[in-house]
Amino acid sequence: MIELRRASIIRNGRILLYPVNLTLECGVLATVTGPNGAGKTTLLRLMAGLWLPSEGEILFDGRRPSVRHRGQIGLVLQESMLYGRLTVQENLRFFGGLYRVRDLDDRIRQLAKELHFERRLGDPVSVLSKGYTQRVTLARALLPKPRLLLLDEPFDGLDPGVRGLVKDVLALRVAEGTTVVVVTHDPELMPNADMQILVNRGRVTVVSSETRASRDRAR
Ligand SMILES: Nc1ncnc2c1ncn2[C@@H]1O[C@H](COP(=O)(O)OP(=O)(O)OP(=O)(O)O)[C@@H](O)[C@H]1O
Repeated sequence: MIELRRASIIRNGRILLYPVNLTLECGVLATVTGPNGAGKTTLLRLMAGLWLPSEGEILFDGRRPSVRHRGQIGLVLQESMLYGRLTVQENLRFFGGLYRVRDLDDRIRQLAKELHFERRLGDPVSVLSKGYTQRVTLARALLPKPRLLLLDEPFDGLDPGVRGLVKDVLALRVAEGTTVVVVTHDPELMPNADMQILVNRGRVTVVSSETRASRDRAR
């Protein structure tokens, strides 16, 4: 689904990410861990196509990323990228419109129900707690039904109940074939991950990998 071939990121002469080879198939759940400043968010930006590789290349379905891929990649960074003055519904309509999501209002209602924020659709985003803002941000990324979902610390600041809800939502997407990559300080939160990606001082190591098929066999 996504393949990094000796892809690196260099900024102002500094190597933020050393050349990395990495392949993620459809329906894979991967965690990304490492100390602060290691390059985890940089790796997400690279996978999202936000930053082009300085060297090497990145391929989606065997092709260079293009505008066509935008709706296929959902990205949740630590900043929400929502408009504080607009209501939750207005925000989701705006982003859904950008991706030409079909039956947009139905889709918004569906996601609001799934992520338990139906009652907050009419509230401005600026009055939402962190937990609600995180869920709306996740809904924004899920609107176009992305095939690759990239999340930077999606459990940060969530109480255990909401954390469980978000985990369930992600598990469902993986089961449906979405490739999900989660940056987290606490990989224990995702014990079912197929792959653990460790980043340290810009160097990426895949510390464990298991195909879904072999996991299914073990059940
Ligand atoms: N736009 C940028 N230009 C130049 N350097 C950057 C830029 N963004 C981040 N960096 C640097 O790249 C390195 C990796 O940053 P990154 O945000 O990827 O780390 P991280 O592992 O996600 O950290 P954290 O756990 O604190 O979020 C850091 O040294 C950071 O200062």
